[in-house]
Amino acid sequence: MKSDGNLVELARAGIRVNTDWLVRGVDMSVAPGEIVTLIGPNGSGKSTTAKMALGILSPTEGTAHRRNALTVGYVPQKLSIDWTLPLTVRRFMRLTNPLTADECSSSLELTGAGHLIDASMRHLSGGELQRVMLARAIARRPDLLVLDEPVQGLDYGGEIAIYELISEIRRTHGCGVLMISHDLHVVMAAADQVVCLNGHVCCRGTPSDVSKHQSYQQLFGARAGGALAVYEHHHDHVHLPDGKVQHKDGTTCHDCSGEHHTAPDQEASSAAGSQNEGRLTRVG
Ligand SMILES: Nc1ncnc2c1ncn2[C@@H]1O[C@H](COP(=O)(O)OP(=O)(O)OP(=O)(O)O)[C@@H](O)[C@H]1O
Repeated sequence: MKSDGNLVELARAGIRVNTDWLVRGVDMSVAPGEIVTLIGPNGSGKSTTAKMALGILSPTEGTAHRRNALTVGYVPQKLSIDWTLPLTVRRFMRLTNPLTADECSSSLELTGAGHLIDASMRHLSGGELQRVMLARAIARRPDLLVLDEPVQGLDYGGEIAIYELISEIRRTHGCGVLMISHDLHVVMAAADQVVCLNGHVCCRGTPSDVSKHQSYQQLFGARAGGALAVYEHHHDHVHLPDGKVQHKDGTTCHDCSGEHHTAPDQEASSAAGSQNEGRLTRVG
């Protein structure tokens, strides 16, 4: 099967258990530096598709091809941890990963969780846990990052912060990202491609294309309508080391979050800790 430089490629891939097809006929690929998002309702086959991409499940029909010597970072939907046991973030990072102290702390720093290194896993908030899990997945510099519901349990601001972080990791590491969600609000965050599943591929394309697609609108009904906002990532300003903000036009401000120089028709987000600006654009 051809790979065309893709990290992973599924072709007409499907999984059958006994007589039931869990998902069928999936064509999908992730290239280096690309973010592909799988969306669909509960039970539509998103995790099953991701597991075929990861090689955890072999397709019953069709093919799943991964690039030779591909390294993968995986954040599963559920952690199988005994939460009654005391476990620090530092130990969790190294449980199945032979990480150096540097690898451990630098990846936690990158996800904004450096200060949590000695915290107890069971006391982390939802957003902190997601940042620690992301740090663990990126610690070995994977070629492909697979994230199953990376924003589960987070509030709206927390979702945007995590999506922005994922965009930043893709930009700095150049890895491909396969992301799964059944959330519709900012799920298309920075995705290059969206694949909409419901036991098969209903529709696919750029976030804007998919949000206008008839199958997508039928699948998600009223939720797919005007309330949908596609999160777009822009690099409009830079936070200088002295705390000033330098805008795209070169002007600098003292006390500004970077939001007030955006076009008036754009709604600026306030994702915490970001070097860049994200904004929400209504579509459809
Ligand atoms: N090993 C299995 N044996 C039988 N059925 C399975 C198995 N694994 C998954 N399924 C079924 O396959 C379907 C797809 O499951 P999958 O976990 O891929 O869905 P999903 O889109 O990720 O759902 P969710 O959004 O709820 O996480 C579901 O109906 C599920 O019950």
